[in-house]
Amino acid sequence: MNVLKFGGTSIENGKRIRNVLNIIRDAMHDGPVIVVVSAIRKVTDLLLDAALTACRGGGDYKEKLVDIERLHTALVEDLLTGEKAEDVQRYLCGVLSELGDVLHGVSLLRELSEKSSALIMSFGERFSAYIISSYLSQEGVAASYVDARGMIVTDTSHGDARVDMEASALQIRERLNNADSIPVVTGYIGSAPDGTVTTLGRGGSDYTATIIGSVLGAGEIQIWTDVDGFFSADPKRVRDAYALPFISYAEAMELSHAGAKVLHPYAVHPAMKAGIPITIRNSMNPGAPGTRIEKLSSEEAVSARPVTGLSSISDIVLLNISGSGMVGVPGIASRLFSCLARHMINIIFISQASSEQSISLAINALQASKAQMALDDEFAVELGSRQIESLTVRQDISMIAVVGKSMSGHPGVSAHLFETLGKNGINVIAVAQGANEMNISFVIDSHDEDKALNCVHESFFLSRRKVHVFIAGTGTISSSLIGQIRDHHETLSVGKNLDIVVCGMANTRMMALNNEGIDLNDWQSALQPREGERTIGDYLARIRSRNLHNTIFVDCTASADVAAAYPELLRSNISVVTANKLGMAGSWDLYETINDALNSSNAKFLYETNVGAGLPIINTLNDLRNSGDKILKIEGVLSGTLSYIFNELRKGGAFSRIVRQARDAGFTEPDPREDLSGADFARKFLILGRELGFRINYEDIQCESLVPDHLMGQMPVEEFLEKLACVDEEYDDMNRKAAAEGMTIAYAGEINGGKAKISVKMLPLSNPVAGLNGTENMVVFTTDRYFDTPLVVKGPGAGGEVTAGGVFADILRIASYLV
Ligand SMILES: NC(=O)C1=CN([C@@H]2O[C@H](COP(=O)(O)OP(=O)(O)OC[C@H]3O[C@@H](n4cnc5c(N)ncnc54)[C@H](O)[C@@H]3O)[C@@H](O)[C@H]2O)C=CC1
Ligand SMILES: N[C@@H](CC=O)C(=O)O
Repeated sequence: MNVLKFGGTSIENGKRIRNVLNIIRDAMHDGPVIVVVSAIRKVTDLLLDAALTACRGGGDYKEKLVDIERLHTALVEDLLTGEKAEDVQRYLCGVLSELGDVLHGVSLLRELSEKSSALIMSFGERFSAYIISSYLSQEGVAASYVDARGMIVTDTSHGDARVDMEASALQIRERLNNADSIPVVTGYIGSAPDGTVTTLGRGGSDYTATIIGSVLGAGEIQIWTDVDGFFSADPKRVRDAYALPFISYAEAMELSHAGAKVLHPYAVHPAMKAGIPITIRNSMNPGAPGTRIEKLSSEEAVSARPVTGLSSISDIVLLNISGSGMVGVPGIASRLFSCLARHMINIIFISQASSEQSISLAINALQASKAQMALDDEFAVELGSRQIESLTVRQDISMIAVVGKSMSGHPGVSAHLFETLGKNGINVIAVAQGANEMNISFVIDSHDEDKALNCVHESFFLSRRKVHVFIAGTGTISSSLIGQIRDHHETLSVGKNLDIVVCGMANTRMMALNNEGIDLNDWQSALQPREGERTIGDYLARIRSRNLHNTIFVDCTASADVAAAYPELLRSNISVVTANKLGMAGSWDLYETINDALNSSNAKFLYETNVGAGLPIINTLNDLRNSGDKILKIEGVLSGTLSYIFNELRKGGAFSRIVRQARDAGFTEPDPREDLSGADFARKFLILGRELGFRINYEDIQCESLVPDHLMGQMPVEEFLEKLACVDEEYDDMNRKAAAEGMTIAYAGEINGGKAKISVKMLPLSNPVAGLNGTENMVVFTTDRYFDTPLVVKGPGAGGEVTAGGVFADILRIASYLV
């Protein structure tokens, strides 16, 4: 014999009930069947709503009653015909009038006791079981309606009753043993010894099924629902969660107690005691194997991974009772727990530090004020004498449980868990782990619940890990970067199990956001005009509110406003990769604030492309310094644009035309005057100087400008480029003169002892700088170790592809830290 329980979604409408008939028919091939049903979806909520409305007085509850009637009548009309339909309509009519009377009483008294509430809630299962048993009979499957109030004997906690297993077993055997038709039993309800109606708590029909199954020694208890099984995490919160093929009773119990709604928390116990497997099946996908909950052999229990599943409870509060006077005083904990038990307050989580100075308890948020009042009262003397210093309630808390039988004796699970949370900036407020090592529960701010579930799930369950990227700027560098991420997505995914998901892009006018990833083959179409505020602040607020795990912000703008936001991003634990120099070469204040934010956060900040585009200059400098070398001097050419201009001038051509070519090729800054004035080069030297440990500012860099003063004023870039022709002759002359003397012109600089100077230089053709081509940069490090033969880094120092490659490499460096 098997017990089949159908939840509210499985019997939501006529189509689904027809589907249930097929499932029952199939199950009958394996032997006798007992069916347990929940109320039809939404009915329990409607009943509760009607009860609460009635309690406010007046007749408004009648509207809800009409809704309830309509919903059931529609089912009868859809499923039943002839005498069967008439019989069920008569039944509905009688029972609805009974319900109407009860609601009327509640509205007159304006009082809704737990007892009346349980009575009202019991109608849902009574309706559904009656309709389904009649439908089965009509379809030739002999079935009879069984009201569980005559079988499930409980105590008098009407809303969340405890079952008297012995008394219930007697009744169940009497009513169901040797039944000659399929019993269709009302789930969720029972009755107290005084005959009043009780309910087993929300989702209690699962419990009814396992009680019946265990008493009658069922072969299997099938819980038919609307998901494919017991998932590794709540699929509504964790998109990548998947149905587990099997789990142990103990794991199912831990997970359902900690919030997994697929199974009622008490339902496992009777089945476990009787050794009967429970299967969770999807009535909308009966072909799916579902999850089998059973006693696992020791080999099965040691599954491939230590963690079996995650679950969470939202809407809880953390009660914290603390005081140095609690240390070594016996009885405080006992009074605390007894007091809460007396007030029927269920404790979800307990944590106490070994110093005994504080005890933290998580309870349902709805019981917070009742608990606070009860405890204030209980500990009034100790609070008055300051033996207990504070009794606080922290709101907006969630608890997450990480469950797995194989966690026991498996070192590193908690280290891995807390490292993952830490890297994502999730603050753990309290932790609890039982000595059976099967469940690590921790309490965090509700705001971080989804993020925590996702990053922990990914780190324990998925071989492929996600990094969420948000880009600012959609110009030259970003476009190349997006192309590179798109083209290498597959390689990274297969080779490194890394999924780089670009979730956001914004420029000054447009924006695109998509947590699942923007289609990089058509990202331009995803960009939509920005509405309202178009500031970087607005974009950042949207990124922060998404609170995705493993988030990296990528700055490909030249905007000071964006750079000014780095500290805030880092403090929000969002890592930053930037090609924009205005952060590290910004004011000393900003530079320090960025570093302070970095030190106080677990986020990373990388900016290799700030100097020499894709060339490894900052990393080389830091490797030298970190390994104990002393850098004596840095010389070189660090402007790709100016390198290009002088290299092209040597071949002949007008200065202004070459500048325009450099801009069109994507070598220049958005405003080429930044390059020609030496400002961009100076910023790079400023960054290198600061990396060397010098407290220097932009003004400390001596730098010769190539832009005539009258062209430095406010004017559009196009106009500037037009007017720049006024210097063409001067540069032509300079170039000829240099060539005649066997020299070449270069724009180069030097940092020596904290002093930095950049200028136009005449250099002999034998100088290595004269050998540079295109946008090539060259940096020469003279150090203690590289003294006779300085260390040279040389290569293209500007351009979309090389710079984007450098940015991409920084993203991958952070990704490998994060995952
Ligand atoms: N072009 C190159 O070879 C190299 C450039 N860089 C740096 O990369 C950055 C980007 O350069 P390009 O792509 O060449 O410039 P670009 O002018 O092609 O693109 C800049 C983008 O930033 C956007 N933007 C500006 N202010 C913004 C704001 N407040 N919020 C959102 N978006 C904003 C613009 O709308 C544009 O889409 C600059 O900081 C540059 O110094 C660094 C190394 C090499
Ligand atoms: N405009 C810059 C690009 C790199 O930072 C340059 O020309 O070097």
